Amino acid sequence: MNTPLLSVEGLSHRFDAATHFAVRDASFEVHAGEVLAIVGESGSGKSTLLNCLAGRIAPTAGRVHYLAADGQRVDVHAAPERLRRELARTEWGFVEQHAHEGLRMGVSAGANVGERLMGQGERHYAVLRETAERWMQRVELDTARIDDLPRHFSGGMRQRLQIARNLVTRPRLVLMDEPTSGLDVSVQAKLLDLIRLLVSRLQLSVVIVTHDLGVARLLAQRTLVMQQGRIVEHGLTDRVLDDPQHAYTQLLVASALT
Ligand SMILES: Nc1ncnc2c1ncn2[C@@H]1O[C@H](COP(=O)(O)OP(=O)(O)OP(=O)(O)O)[C@@H](O)[C@H]1O
Repeated sequence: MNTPLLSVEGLSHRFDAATHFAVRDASFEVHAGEVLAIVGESGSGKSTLLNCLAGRIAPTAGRVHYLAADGQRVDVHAAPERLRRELARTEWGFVEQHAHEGLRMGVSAGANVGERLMGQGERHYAVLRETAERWMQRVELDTARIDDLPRHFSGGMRQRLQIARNLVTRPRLVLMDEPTSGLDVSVQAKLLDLIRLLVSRLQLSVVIVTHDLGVARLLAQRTLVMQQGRIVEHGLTDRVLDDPQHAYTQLLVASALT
């Protein structure tokens, strides 16, 4: 098989002063064009693991390697901060659970989308605006609102804008932390459809954290189940959800059914 886009080896993290590990000995790979879901109940370590993958949290132990577009295999946590920032600006996307954390609330919708392009060196105002409009259309936002501030948008609209801001630079790897939770059920369903469409059209590689098994079922080829910081089960999503082997996964599946 090809070299994985992301490989995680023996990753553990314990927060300062915490008595237990938030993530313990996680090892897995993500291949190009693949969607991997990380599921588990609240506090199982999903977000900590995702933040370690993004280089935002330095793990207590273990390594994360990323295969960059230029073929370089980057040790994410040993790499200089400058390189991590550059990757975050160009090759990676991060969709936050709360859109206001992933957007700049004080600048217009169009500027939010254009900013990442500017980070890649695009300076031409007409190109920035036209690209922002195209991406607003793509995520089904009304382009007439291009000059509005995101704080005047609904939760679902903000999340669409955050997705446009992330995808405009065509990242190779997108990390998503519960992108649909906290939204109304009907808004969630439409947003999930949009994410599914974009992931398949753009052939994105995605790691998505969710406590909702339905989200994993809809989007992910493979699913990894976490309990108390450990990966207790890992496999093809249909197999994990239809024929769970670990008692904790069986419990999660049974409670989702009720
Ligand atoms: N900044 C922090 N400082 C100390 N402990 C933390 C910190 N962030 C998370 N934790 C602890 O680490 C463990 C894992 O938390 P984490 O947020 O990764 O879980 P999660 O599965 O993403 O939960 P949720 O779905 O509620 O976000 C929990 O015990 C949590 O209390």
